[in-house]
Amino acid sequence: MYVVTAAEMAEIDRMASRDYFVPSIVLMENAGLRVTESIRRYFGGRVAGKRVLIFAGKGNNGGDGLVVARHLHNEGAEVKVFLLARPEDLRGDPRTNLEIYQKMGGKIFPILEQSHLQRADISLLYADLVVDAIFGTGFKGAALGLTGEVIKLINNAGKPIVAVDLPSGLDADTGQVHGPCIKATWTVTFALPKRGLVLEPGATLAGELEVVDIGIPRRLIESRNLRLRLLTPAWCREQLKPRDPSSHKGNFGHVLVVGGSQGMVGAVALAALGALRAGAGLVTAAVPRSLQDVLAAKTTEVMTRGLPEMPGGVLSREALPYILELLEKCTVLAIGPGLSRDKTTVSLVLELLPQVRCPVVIDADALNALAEDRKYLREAEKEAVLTPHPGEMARLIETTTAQVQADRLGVATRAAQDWRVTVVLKGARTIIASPSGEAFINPTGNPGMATAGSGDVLTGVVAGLIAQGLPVPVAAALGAYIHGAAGDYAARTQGQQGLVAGDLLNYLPRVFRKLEARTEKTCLGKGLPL
Ligand SMILES: NC(=O)C1=CN([C@@H]2O[C@H](COP(=O)(O)OP(=O)(O)OC[C@H]3O[C@@H](n4cnc5c(N)ncnc54)[C@H](O)[C@@H]3O)[C@@H](O)[C@H]2O)[C@@H](O)CC1
Ligand SMILES: Nc1ncnc2c1ncn2[C@@H]1O[C@H](COP(=O)(O)OP(=O)(O)O)[C@@H](O)[C@H]1O
Ligand SMILES: [K+]
Repeated sequence: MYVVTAAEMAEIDRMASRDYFVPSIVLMENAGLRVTESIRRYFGGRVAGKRVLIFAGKGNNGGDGLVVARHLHNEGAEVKVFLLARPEDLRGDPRTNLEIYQKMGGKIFPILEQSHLQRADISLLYADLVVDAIFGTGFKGAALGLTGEVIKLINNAGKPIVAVDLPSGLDADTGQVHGPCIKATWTVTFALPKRGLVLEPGATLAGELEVVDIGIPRRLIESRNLRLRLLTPAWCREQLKPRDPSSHKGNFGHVLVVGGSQGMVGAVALAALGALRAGAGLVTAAVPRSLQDVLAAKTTEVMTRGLPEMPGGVLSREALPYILELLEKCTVLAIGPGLSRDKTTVSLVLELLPQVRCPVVIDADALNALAEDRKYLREAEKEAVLTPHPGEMARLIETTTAQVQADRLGVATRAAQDWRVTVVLKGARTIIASPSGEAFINPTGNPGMATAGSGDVLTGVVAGLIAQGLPVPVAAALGAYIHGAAGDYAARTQGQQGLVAGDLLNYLPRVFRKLEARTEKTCLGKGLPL
């Protein structure tokens, strides 16, 4: 499902009218009808007698709200429209809908000064539902003054809120807020999700996200060459091919995991088992020799190799020829989990990577090694996936974690194109950016996954999917979705607090089964319908 900026959406709206002759008031009517349908479902099919407050701004978002007011009023709901503008300030489609609504006897209450807030506050006490139609994609900056007061009043009323297109006060392009913002119970957004609805904190402020069709021609949307998509179960299902009955494990690839150091064996075990749980045919884990037995004891199905090490149990430069020899039999390399940032290991990584001929997943301390010398990133021809969390990303591009988090999409897409790699920028709403300029936003996952080792599992899952022949960017996106969905499944079953990385391994098979079950249900923002 494509995700758009406010400008892209406005251009699509404009072209719908200009090039496809769809009158804008028809789009507005469809938008208002879809919101009305959603509200009717919310009330179990009947709106008669329900007390609904509609807060309308002066633009087209407010226009949508007036369409909703008209239909609810017509169906016997008790509707009050609080208009944050003077009627004479409304123009065009919103003005038309205001006049129709008033002609039908609909009630309008202006909110133009502080004293008007009183009536709104009292009405909120008795309301069954609030409709937020103050701002949509035309919003800029921060809601100050009276508007900000109204948004806070609505949020503090403790009533269910449905946001029209976007929660008012949200930046449609970044998902950031710079002032008061509606915290919606659910959001009905038109045609395509806006970026701000699928990036935090916007994704949380939007509540449950419903994307509705308002009659924008599909051919118009497809002609726009949009580059950003929200991962959905439907897309994931398309990437997973059923297994040929005559398959053998060689068909599903061989992953080599290189990592580990004294005290950090578990990371390698999690990555190796993650690759197996993702369906790889064979997995070999290569660790400093003194750790090999421990690892073998922890991972029955994983083949293990001991490598030359330094005192203290970190890989030495002598490990290089052994790794290159192992790679001759492998489909994909995953390097980094538990490696340590020892300078010997750093130089091993920097010497090894340019010689790797197969796809490679670079995580954790291997990323930290690249932060010491970006030559490989800048120059080497490679098929690589980098899986940094925001801190590792900040080190790689020599900035701060806060700056990475302020523009996750921009940071990931620029890095992917500069380095010609796939970048998986982890965190809430992981971004997957490919060298081609395409990018995905992953809606699955939860804070329960902010626990040691969950990134190691992701490394393994991505490598396991590459081993089975998926294109590198597809394996990275699919892996992120499935990994997060396993986390969601685990959190639903046993809560977030007690979730540990090993739990993800147990839930991965159930996520694959759900996807294979082909139950056609697209669930936005909350991952798989588990
Ligand atoms: N054909 C179309 O263009 C359609 C547009 N639709 C609706 O139209 C919305 C976009 O409408 P508009 O572009 O008119 O703008 P909005 O209705 O989102 O915003 C209303 C007005 O608020 C003002 N404003 C912006 N930032 C402000 C701030 N910080 N403080 C105070 N005032 C501020 C602006 O002057 C803006 O015109 C969409 O979100 C959607 O709800 C839908 O009806 C679908 C059809
Ligand atoms: N708040 C969150 N919401 C969703 N996913 C999260 C959240 N916090 C962490 N995660 C996921 O958990 C994993 C954490 O990875 P990482 O930070 O590398 O952990 P580690 O390095 O301990 O393995 C990533 O896949 C990340 O997307
Ligand atoms: K709104």
